[in-house]
Amino acid sequence: MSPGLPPQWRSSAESGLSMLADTSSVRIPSLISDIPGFPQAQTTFPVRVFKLLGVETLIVTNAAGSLADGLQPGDIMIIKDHVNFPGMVGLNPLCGPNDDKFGPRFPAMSGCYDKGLRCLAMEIAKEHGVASLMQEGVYAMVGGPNFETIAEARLLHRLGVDAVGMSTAPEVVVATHCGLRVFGLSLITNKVVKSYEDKDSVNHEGVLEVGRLRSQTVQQLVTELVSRMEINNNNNTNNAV
Ligand SMILES: O=P(O)(O)O[C@H]1O[C@H](CO)[C@@H](O)[C@H]1O
Ligand SMILES: Nc1nc2[nH]cnc2c(=O)[nH]1
Repeated sequence: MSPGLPPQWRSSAESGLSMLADTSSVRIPSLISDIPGFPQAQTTFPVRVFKLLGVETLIVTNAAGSLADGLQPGDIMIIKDHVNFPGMVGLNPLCGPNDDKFGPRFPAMSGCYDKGLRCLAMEIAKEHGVASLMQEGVYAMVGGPNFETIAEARLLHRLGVDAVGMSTAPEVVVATHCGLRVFGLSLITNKVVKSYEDKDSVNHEGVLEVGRLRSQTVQQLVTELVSRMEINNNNNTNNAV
């Protein structure tokens, strides 16, 4: 159950879930914290383990739908910033008691995607002749697991979102909280349908197909980035280890 769920909702939600669990053999997802499939505590736990192991930089990748006219399926968006929609309504992995060993109660998130690494990635893309596939943009995480309605797509577009997906932000929030440097890429797998006249529709198989198509390019970019990025560039504003 989400640590952010108000106590007055928690007991009824929990008793509802246990009633369901009694009468069904299917796995019952937590109503709130499974976004879209795993609890945020579970998806972000490795980030703190990385920190404790001395990791300095977190590289995240995802598949995302594009809202920006200039981003086509197969393009690769360097994440400049994110909008954490679940986080903004309290479904945030940092909810609950703060562990000061990792970072402060109220951590800043401005500049959470490292500028130096973004520039280096673009340089590498140029050298590899794939710069035309790449541009920077803003990623938004939504709860999913359904894809967007047209009204939702239009709303996100108006809000300045370039690409939308259902992951990544929680891990980046936890990494930034504990002072890890972050770099992120979104592989654009589809255009998000924004027009009622448009007969196209997104499906997960199509998302996977574009993933397979671009996997080698993304691997090359990340491999080169890892081999060239400066080490010891950690934002060690806390005393986690
Ligand atoms: O964010 P990742 O896991 O890359 O995948 C994205 O693509 C899947 C939908 O096709 C969703 O899981 C969405 O979040
Ligand atoms: N929410 C969302 N997630 C995605 N993951 C890949 N494509 C999409 C999309 O269009 N919308």
